[in-house]
Amino acid sequence: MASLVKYKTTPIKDEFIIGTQVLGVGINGKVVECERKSTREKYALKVLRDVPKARREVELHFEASRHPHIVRIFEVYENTYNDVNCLFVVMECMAGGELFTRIQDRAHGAFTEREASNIMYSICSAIAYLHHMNIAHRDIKPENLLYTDNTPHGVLKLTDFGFAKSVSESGEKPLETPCYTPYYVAPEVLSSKKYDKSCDVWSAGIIAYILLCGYPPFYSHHGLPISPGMKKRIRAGQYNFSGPEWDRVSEAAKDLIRKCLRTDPAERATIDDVMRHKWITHYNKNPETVLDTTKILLEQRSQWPEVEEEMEKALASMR
Ligand SMILES: c1cc2nc(N[C@H]3CCCNC3)c3c(n2n1)NCC3
Repeated sequence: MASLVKYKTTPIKDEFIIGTQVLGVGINGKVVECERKSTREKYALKVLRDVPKARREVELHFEASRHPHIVRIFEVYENTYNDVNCLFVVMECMAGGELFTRIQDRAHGAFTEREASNIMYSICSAIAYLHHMNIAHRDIKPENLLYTDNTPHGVLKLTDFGFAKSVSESGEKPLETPCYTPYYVAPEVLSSKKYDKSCDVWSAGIIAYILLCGYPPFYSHHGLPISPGMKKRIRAGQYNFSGPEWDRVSEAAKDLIRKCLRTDPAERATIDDVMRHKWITHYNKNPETVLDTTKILLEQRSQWPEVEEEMEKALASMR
């Protein structure tokens, strides 16, 4: 497919001052701060080795970056750096930090169910936009959900397309494009419909669960890395809504989470089902019940690296 990206081959240093402070490290490269010389404006710069996987990340992210809840890509430079061909991706600088850091840092801690559904509406709108473009993100997790700035007007956006995939590339069920008589086709080809998109809906379910209670639906009891029991629990979909923090949460919220976390991808909600769900469509009518999320996020702050690691492993097992 022809590339929509216009790769600049002039030296990026002609137009930008590249900062030394590393803002974050992604799967395909690191993110540093940079400043446009002509305007003094700050941007985030992702440096990638110029390999096919990096090109795919940039092309899919660039195609998607018009959406209001997906991080904007402004320019991409193709420069040689220390004799290595690199891509320099200039993005809007998400200075507001990660989703759950912002929630746990709330001063008075009054985070409500309605705010949680508002956040989910933004995330699910971005996923719907991607899925309608036949792009599966496949790495939707807390550290890839960032705010533009620290003000109340900060906008939440999805970033990091390092695992994104064009679904048509993964071979959706071939019969949708009948080019041969079906009775010759082998049964496993019929059921070869890939479920790349469905792992994005699973991620949305996990994010919603954590927003409503402050901890993930799966966790290893002794704070050890992903235990075999935990792996079994994820596969068996063994989570629950027990505990006093869930008593105040609406049935609609729990219903949506159940539909997103179905273990069998064939039974899991599609993003269109999610966008039609009343907890999402009527996000501004959901109860303004104050949740325990802020308090529990703070209490469990030390276990957060394990949560991220467990989510990463669960996603890796679905890709
Ligand atoms: C745009 C993209 C981006 N990525 C960032 N960090 C990445 C690092 C890898 C995991 N996902 C987030 C950061 C940013 N930005 N801004 N600003 C502060 C940290």
